[in-house]
Amino acid sequence: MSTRDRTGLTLSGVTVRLGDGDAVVTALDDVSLTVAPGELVAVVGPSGAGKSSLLAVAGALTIPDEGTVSIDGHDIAAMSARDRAAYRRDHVGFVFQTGNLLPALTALEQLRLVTKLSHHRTDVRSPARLLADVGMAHKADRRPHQLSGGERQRVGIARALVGRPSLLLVDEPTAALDRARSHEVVQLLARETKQSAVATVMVTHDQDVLEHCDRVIEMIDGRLSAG
Ligand SMILES: Nc1ncnc2c1ncn2[C@@H]1O[C@H](COP(=O)(O)OP(=O)(O)OP(=O)(O)O)[C@@H](O)[C@H]1O
Repeated sequence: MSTRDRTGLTLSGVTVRLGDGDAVVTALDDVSLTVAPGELVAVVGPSGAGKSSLLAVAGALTIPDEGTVSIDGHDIAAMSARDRAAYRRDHVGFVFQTGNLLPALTALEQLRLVTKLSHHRTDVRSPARLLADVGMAHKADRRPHQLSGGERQRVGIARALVGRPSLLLVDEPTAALDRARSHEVVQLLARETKQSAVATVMVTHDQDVLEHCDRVIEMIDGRLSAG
């Protein structure tokens, strides 16, 4: 899909219940949210408010009990489990707290692995060029243990963008970083969000980095409010 045809992420009246029997918890309670292509939205809120559940449902890892989730107009609940997994692989990028890189692979190999897994596609980004875009070309041959926390995050962000995702979901990207590195990593996310026309949702506890985001929303008890 051309980036011009993207419409981003839409959650409409989404409710997610977890657990069973007497222990059912309403993790998301009638949540509606739109994130446009090129927009970086931060999600803040206390522990247990439903932030991880929001990422899981937005990224088609779970389907809602009520309401709809669509990515570029595709309703994820209407897909078979197999199609949903393929859709996730091709259209959603994930960035985790500490990069989640594979220890045995160099920075460049982490990105090349994605191109191998996406061999059915001709439109993926060049790993070497993308690594240069995130300022890591000079460390392409390093393995994760030879990189700093900030550098690992840069590689993790680049890896998430190889497949030109429509949606980028980011979980506490600065949890392991000092203040200066945190700003750099979120600035990079903001820049790539714009340049790649990706709809980005970032869960964070880090008040310092909110200035780089287009919008901040707060979750409390499974509900959203403007932060
Ligand atoms: N598998 C599960 N079964 C039952 N309840 C669950 C399950 N996973 C999470 N919950 C509950 O759902 C609610 C939302 O949890 P969630 O992990 O989405 O919150 P969070 O905002 O991401 O928290 P944190 O900031 O601590 O990561 C919480 O009350 C939590 O205890």
